[in-house]
Amino acid sequence: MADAFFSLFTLILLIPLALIAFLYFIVRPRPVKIPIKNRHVFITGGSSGIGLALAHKAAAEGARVSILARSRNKLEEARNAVRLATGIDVSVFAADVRDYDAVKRAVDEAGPIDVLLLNHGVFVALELEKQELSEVKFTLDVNLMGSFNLIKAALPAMRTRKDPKQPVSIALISSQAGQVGIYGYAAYSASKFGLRGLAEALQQEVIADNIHVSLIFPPDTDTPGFAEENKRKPELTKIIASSSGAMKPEEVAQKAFDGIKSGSFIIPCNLEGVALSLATAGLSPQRSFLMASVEVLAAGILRIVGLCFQWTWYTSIEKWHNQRKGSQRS
Ligand SMILES: NC(=O)C1=CN([C@@H]2O[C@H](COP(=O)(O)OP(=O)(O)OC[C@H]3O[C@@H](n4cnc5c(N)ncnc54)[C@H](OP(=O)(O)O)[C@@H]3O)[C@@H](O)[C@H]2O)C=CC1
Ligand SMILES: CCCCCCCCCCCCCCCC(=O)[C@@H](N)CO
Repeated sequence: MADAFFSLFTLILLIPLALIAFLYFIVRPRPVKIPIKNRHVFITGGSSGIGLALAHKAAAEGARVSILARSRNKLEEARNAVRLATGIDVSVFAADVRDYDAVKRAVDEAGPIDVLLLNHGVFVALELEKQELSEVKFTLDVNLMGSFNLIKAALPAMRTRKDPKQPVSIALISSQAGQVGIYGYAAYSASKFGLRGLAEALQQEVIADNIHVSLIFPPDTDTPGFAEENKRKPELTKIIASSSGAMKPEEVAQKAFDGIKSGSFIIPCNLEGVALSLATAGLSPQRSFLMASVEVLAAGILRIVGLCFQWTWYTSIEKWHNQRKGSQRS
């Protein structure tokens, strides 16, 4: 009897240990550390919100910083704000990410990039039936095609950089709406899910050149863009998105740089984001054997948690429709 208990106990202990050991040997790509200090960090959408917070953080950490956005005024304001806070001058580039030639000129002028931070993005929360196709196309053009434009423009010089031993990074700001489709975000979610396909494929193509790809998944974040979005956001989008807490742009920037520096492929920003990333681990690369172990051990339970979230979301949707029908009758 005691023997049986003993062997059961060792089995329960041995199986996870064997799993962890196994994952330690197989996780690819291998862990990497990417320094920021004295390196060139190029941030798109760096004149506002999360991008501006990233610029502040990068400057404070001793990087050389370039920011790109459309409005020259906002860029100048951002430059002044960063100078005031850190004493460091960022270079500014006025270009629309949809215009490849303009992007290419900016990137060439800025010089070889060590950390390419693709943060630019547009978002309008609206039911697809109420949204014009031109707005759908605009969302995909800016968020997805804009990212392709930047990567195509910057990658050649990143590949042929002076010191190939120094790892470099391409980091993309997605959204938690790029991990799960959310009511009102048909176009936006499509654009952000698209970034994940791009990132997974690209990582395989550039790993041999010591280039490392990261995807950051923020929840609702208190930015000028978010304030604008809230003016006409569907009630249900607000309800469903509130399943995850809201963050300050500075907190998102901190999480983003922590993740980029440790070479993480998937970078969640809050606790709900960690759960969401575990639940949607899929076939993304995972460099950390510990995180890989958690992903494997938590998979079943997190599928249940995910289904519970879907249950509450569909219940809210049903209630909302019933209320509307009720108010229409009276
Ligand atoms: N705020 C939030 O709740 C969340 C945001 N995100 C993502 O984070 C990123 C930043 O969002 P946030 O800080 O809120 O946005 P903001 O609207 O506050 O800032 C957007 C930035 O992108 C620039 N930009 C927009 N369109 C273009 C374009 N066509 N070409 C070049 N630059 C452009 C803007 O400058 P200009 O207009 O002058 O071009 C601005 O610098 C986005 O990718 C967004 O999807 C993800 C999750 C949550
Ligand atoms: C299995 C565990 C699940 C854990 C909880 C899941 C919570 C999901 C909430 C999704 C929120 C989406 C916010 C989008 C923010 C955004 O991008 C816009 N503000 C536009 O910028």
